[in-house]
Amino acid sequence: MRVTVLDHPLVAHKLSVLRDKSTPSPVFRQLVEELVTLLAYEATREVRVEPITIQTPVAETQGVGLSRPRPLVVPILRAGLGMLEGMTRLIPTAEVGFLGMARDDTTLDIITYAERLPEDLTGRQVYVLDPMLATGGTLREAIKFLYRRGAEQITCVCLLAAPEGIAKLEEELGDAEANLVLAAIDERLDENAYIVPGLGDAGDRLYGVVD
Ligand SMILES: O=P(O)(O)OC[C@H]1O[C@H](OP(=O)(O)OP(=O)(O)O)[C@H](O)[C@@H]1O
Ligand SMILES: O=c1cc[nH]c(=O)[nH]1
Ligand SMILES: [Mg+2]
Repeated sequence: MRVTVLDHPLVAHKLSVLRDKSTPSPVFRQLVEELVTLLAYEATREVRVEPITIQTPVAETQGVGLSRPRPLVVPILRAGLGMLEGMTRLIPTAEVGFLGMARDDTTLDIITYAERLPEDLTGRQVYVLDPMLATGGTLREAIKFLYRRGAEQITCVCLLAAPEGIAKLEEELGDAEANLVLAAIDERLDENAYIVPGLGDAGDRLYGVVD
């Protein structure tokens, strides 16, 4: 797995405001979108393009267009949904599929409660959106699911990761090609498997607390 941490003062600044527990939901949502657009620029560095011929007002020239099949963006509900707008702002013609997954905060088991994706992902480049990579359980399940459907290259876009979660993904994914693009790698997980210092529960901060 190739891990890229975006080293940029604006990313660090926006992330600092996100971490602040006094930042209210509307500001939090706006900052997540802005951060994802910055991360998306790096995450799509290898998006497949093909040559096209275009006519400028002055002359004919060669350019590039996105190849088919188009890239597929997969936000992991709930919290990943807060990243969708920021990602599609950069690649508006991408297709979007959905995975609904929740971590049981006691057992840390992953429950997949919704799925709306093409049956066949053969040859597709897939961008998975989830702000938090904690134990890595959720992303591991999502990546395995997408590879089983035939995805060719998977890039995960996250805001924060714990070293424990990255290590788990690296160990369990073996040679499978996957990229991980992040705003920061934090210190560790706490006893409840929350990222430290982190930003709390991303889903709750975006959309409110659920029981
Ligand atoms: O790496 P892991 O240990 O699996 O934890 C990370 C997952 O936990 C959060 O989702 P959560 O289960 O809270 O669902 P939500 O987005 O609906 O709040 C987060 O958005 C990740 O999907
Ligand atoms: O710190 C964490 C860990 C899991 N899920 C979150 O939203 N935050
Ligand atoms: Mg949550």
